[in-house]
Amino acid sequence: MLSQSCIYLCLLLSGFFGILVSGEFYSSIEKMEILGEMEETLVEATRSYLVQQQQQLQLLSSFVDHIRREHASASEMHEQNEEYLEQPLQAFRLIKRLVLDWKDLNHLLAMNELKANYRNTLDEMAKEVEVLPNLEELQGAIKGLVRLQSVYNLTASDLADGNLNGKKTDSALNWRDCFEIGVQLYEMAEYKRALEWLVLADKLLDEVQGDDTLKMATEVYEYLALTYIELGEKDTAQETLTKLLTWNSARPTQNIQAHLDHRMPKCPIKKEDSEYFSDYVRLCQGKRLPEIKTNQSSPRCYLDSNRHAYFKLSPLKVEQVNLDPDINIYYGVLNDNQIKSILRLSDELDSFRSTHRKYVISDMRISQQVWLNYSSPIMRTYRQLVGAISGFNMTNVEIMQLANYGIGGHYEPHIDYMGSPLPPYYAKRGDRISTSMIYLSDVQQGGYTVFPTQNVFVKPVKGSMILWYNQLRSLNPDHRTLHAGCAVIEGIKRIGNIWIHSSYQEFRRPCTLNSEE
Ligand SMILES: O=C(O)CCC(=O)C(=O)O
Ligand SMILES: [Fe+2]
Repeated sequence: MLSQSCIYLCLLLSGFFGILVSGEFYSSIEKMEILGEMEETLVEATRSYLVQQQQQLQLLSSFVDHIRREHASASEMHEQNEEYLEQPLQAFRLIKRLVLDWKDLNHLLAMNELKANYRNTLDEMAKEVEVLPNLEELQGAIKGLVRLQSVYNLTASDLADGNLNGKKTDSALNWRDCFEIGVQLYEMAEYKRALEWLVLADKLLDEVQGDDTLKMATEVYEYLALTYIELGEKDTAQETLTKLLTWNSARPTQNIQAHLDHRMPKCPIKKEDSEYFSDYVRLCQGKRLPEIKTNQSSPRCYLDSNRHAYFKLSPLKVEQVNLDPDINIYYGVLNDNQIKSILRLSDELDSFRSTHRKYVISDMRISQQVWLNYSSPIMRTYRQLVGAISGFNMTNVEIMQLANYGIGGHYEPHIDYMGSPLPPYYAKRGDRISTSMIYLSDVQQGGYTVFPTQNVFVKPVKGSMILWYNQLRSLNPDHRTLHAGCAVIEGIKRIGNIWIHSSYQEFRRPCTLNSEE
């Protein structure tokens, strides 16, 4: 039941949330921008088609008026004088009308041509975008909205009013948008959320004036009733149905019956129940967890010019955000021009949806990514810098993974090490001993990196790099490094990961006599 306004909503979300384009749109702001441009072309082509059609109709109407007038006066004359058409001038005029004037009609009927041109424009546009957004895309975008709701405690009306995290933005959703969101959430078996959006749609519909409001309300109430049924709220479902029947005695029951006949039990995924969820969302909101003793009483910041000769003249700005496990932020590692060069290189590559563990695409990680090798001067410079900062041998580092998160994009709590058994690729190079992650953009709102078991949240600052060890000195995995990238509320978050492996590091980070360390 993908209605036209449903497609419209998908495009509308582009304003909310980025040439040969293919693949997923909602996980990438850049691709959403292309959809936005596509919509503009669509509007422009349709508007110009409409204007041309109107002009043609106007011409046709004045043409027919003119002929009608001539014909009427000829008929009148003919009634008065039977020999009228025998007069050569009048005969000439009638023949002229039929031979020449009516010929103009062919020209005026170029409307079909206009239609064909319009269709061509649409076809061309569809060709540019290999795959147009589909229902899955729409549901992906809606899941992004719901994620923002659960991570940042936002109500449906906060989102609909553009009231994101206490900051007002100009996007506002109308009743139909809210209704379509509710319908899709219902289809995804997210009944509680569906209810919230449908109730809001009903409320917004109250403010709408017009003849069709009853028809619209019927649509909303149908879904409201179905949602109450799924939620087991039988009495409210009954009340809603009774109200529906007072408006229209035939339609609702038929529709609802059809739905119920084809109803398959669906199980919504309950992320909220996961062990870390509440700590994770709290940290994402920039709030510390009260109950955990942090390993860093007050953050220590210092300038380090001794770590490497690189930093003699321009000391490294260090912030220790956590001790044991060490989590450090290094500020100003790359400047804006260097970042621009890296992003230019990444723009030349086709991005693809990020995966999680064993190349699985899942809602756990919603971003687009590319991999950048070290064949360019800027990437070699950055690799050297990571080596100088971390003190690690860079022989076996992975190429850089550049990810970009659009609105609602995130990476749920996970660990970066592989653990045993190591996949073949890691056999010689060892596991990921350390993660270095550089922020390649600021983020207007949201998008923090958080460590739920360590009570740590880090706000992305363009050019700063965060570094931690995924393994203990014994090379056993360090479970405390569970971390996440919180959903982006506003803006684009770009990061660059370089994972350093454990081979060649025995003198760089020697083990102690205790395997627990
Ligand atoms: O985006 C973030 O803040 C974290 C990203 C991350 O953990 C990863 O890419 O492995
Ligand atoms: Fe990670």
